[in-house]
Amino acid sequence: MDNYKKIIEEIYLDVKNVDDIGKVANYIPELAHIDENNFGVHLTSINKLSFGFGDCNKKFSIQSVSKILSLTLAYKFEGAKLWDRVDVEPSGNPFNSLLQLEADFGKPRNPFINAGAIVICDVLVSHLKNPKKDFLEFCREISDNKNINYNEKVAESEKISGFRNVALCNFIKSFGNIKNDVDDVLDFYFHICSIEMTCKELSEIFLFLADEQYINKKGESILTESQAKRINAIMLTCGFYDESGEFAFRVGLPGKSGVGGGIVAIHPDEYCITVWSPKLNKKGNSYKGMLFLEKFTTKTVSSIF
Ligand SMILES: NC(=O)CC[C@H](N)C(=O)O
Repeated sequence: MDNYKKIIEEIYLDVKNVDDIGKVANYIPELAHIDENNFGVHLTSINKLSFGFGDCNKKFSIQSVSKILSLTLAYKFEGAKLWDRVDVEPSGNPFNSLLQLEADFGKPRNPFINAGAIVICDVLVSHLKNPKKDFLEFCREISDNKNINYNEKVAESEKISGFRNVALCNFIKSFGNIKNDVDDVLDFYFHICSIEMTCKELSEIFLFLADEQYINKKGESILTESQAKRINAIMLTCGFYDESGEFAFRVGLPGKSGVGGGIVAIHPDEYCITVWSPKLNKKGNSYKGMLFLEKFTTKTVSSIF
């Protein structure tokens, strides 16, 4: 990995100049205010490499990338019982689709589409005394970083415009797969999506998925080896909604995107790499982020395949 820094810098400069045909998400009004030219990358490796380029130290809205964190905590609480509430199959549909839920009797296809993430939030609301506070505490603890926070403006903006998520949550509740009050579950979901982090912070917090020996400051492991394997598997097959196949095909790593323009990708046993560029392609994934990671795994020959 000695040459990674040079390769990443070259690709960064190359992709920076590419004409970006994507568009910043504006269905959550607060997200539209971002400077669309932001572009940052950061890599953190198990063998202690840590470097980034561009806007890698600017906070941004991690949106659906947070779904890995909520899944991790729910999986810790529930173990394999969790899969009775949410499946592990790619949906092949947009992230906010309602289409399959009726045929599937309210059991979402996977924890990374909105429907699945809302069920995961319901599981956490059942387990946590003070969900918003306790979840933030969990994130701060696993990354040893007190500087992780919600962006209340973004959470509020999504609350007043999140009609589809409100519909999803109510629809799932009609099948009995939401146990708590719909407003409480959605308030928690909108807050989780509003978490802000930098590329550097993101590449640090997810190192536990690359390193099976990973333990936090308190000496506790975050997930068992088998649980980490499974979360990586769901990231590979479902992390990019109806573009998950394309991401595996072009990049070849487990990963997860968010409509804030962030992407996290894991190479098990090696590194976590993150990229942020707010303009999204038609499927809601960062246009330059995908391009950067494709060039990165190609040049370094470091996909998992
Ligand atoms: N893909 C995403 O990042 C979607 C998250 C966003 N908060 C939503 O619920 O629509």
